[in-house]
Amino acid sequence: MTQPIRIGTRGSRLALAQAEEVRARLMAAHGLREEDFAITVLSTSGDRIQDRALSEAGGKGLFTKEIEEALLDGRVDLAVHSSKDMATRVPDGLALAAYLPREDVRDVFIGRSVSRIADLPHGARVGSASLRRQALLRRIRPDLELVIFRGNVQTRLAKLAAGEVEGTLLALAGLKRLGDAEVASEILDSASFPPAPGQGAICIQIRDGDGRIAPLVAAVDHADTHGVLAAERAFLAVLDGSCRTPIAAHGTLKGDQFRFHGMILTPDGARMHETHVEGSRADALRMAEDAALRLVAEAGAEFFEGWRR
Ligand SMILES: NCc1[nH]cc(CCC(=O)O)c1CC(=O)O
Repeated sequence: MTQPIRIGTRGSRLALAQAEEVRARLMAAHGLREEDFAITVLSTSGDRIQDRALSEAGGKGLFTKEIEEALLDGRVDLAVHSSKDMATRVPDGLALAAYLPREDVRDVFIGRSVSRIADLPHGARVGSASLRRQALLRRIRPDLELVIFRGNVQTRLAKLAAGEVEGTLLALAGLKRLGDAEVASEILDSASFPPAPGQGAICIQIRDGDGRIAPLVAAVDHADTHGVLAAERAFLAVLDGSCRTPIAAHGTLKGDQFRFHGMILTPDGARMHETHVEGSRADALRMAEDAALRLVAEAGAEFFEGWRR
C-alpha cells in the first residue's frame, strides 16, 4: 500500500482496543501489515464532560461528531465507533459501512461489598450515567440512590473502590474487550434488563462511496450483526431516541428468523412498555419500526412529556 489507511478513533482504552480489533481484522482479510495503517486519536466533546449526565450535555453524537468531521475533511479514511454511541442520523456524505460480530449484549453489575443487586442494602448508592440503566434499576430497586457516574472503566472502578458508590453498571462487551470481564459481579439477564440499541457492536464508518475504502471494509462486515443493528437503529429512529430517552432494543437472528425485544421507560422506571416480535429476516427493519410505532401509540403522548425533546 502506498498511503497508510488512517483509522480515526477516540483515545480511551476501550476505543483504542476497538480500533486495534478493526485493524487486525482488516490485516487478516487483506494480508496487510500494521504499517499499512495509522491509528489517529481524536478528542470528542463527550471525552471532556465528566460531571454531567450525557443527556444534559447534548445526548448522542457527543462521542462521534468530531470523528465524523475528520472523516468528512479527509483527515481519516475510516472511523471506528461503538454503535451504541451513534446518533440515529448519519451525516450526509458518510455511511455506516460495516459491523464486526457483536459481543455479549448484556449489562453487568459491579458491586463493592455485595455481588448482586438484590443484596444491596436499602438506599445504597449506585452510579450510572445511563438513563436506561437508571430506569431499569429503579424498577427493580426503587429504594436505591442513583448518582451520575461517568468516566472510563478504570475511573469508575477506582471511585467504586474508594466507596463513592456501592455499585455500578457497565456493558459486559466493553469489559471483555479490555480483558476486565472478571470485575463483573453479576451478569444481568438481557430479557429483564435489555441492552441499549447497538450495545456490544463495533461499527465502521466511511465516506459514502469511497472507492478505495468501501471494498476494504466490506470484507470484514458481519452480515447478521449488520442486519440486527439496522433494525435496532430503525426502532430508535422512530422513537427519536436521544440520551434523554430510556430505550432498550435487542434483536437476534437465527438463520432466517429475526426476533426483537423493544422497551421504553419513563426515567423513574415507574412506567414501562415493551414488545416482542418475531418474523423473517427480510422484514426485520419494518418489524422494528412497527414495534416502535406500536409502543408510541400504546404509551400515549403524555408518557413522553417532560422528557422527550
Ligand atoms: N457510552 C459509553 C460506552 N459505549 C460503548 C460501551 C461499551 C461497549 C459496547 O456497548 O459496545 C460503553 C461503556 C459502557 O456502557 O459500559
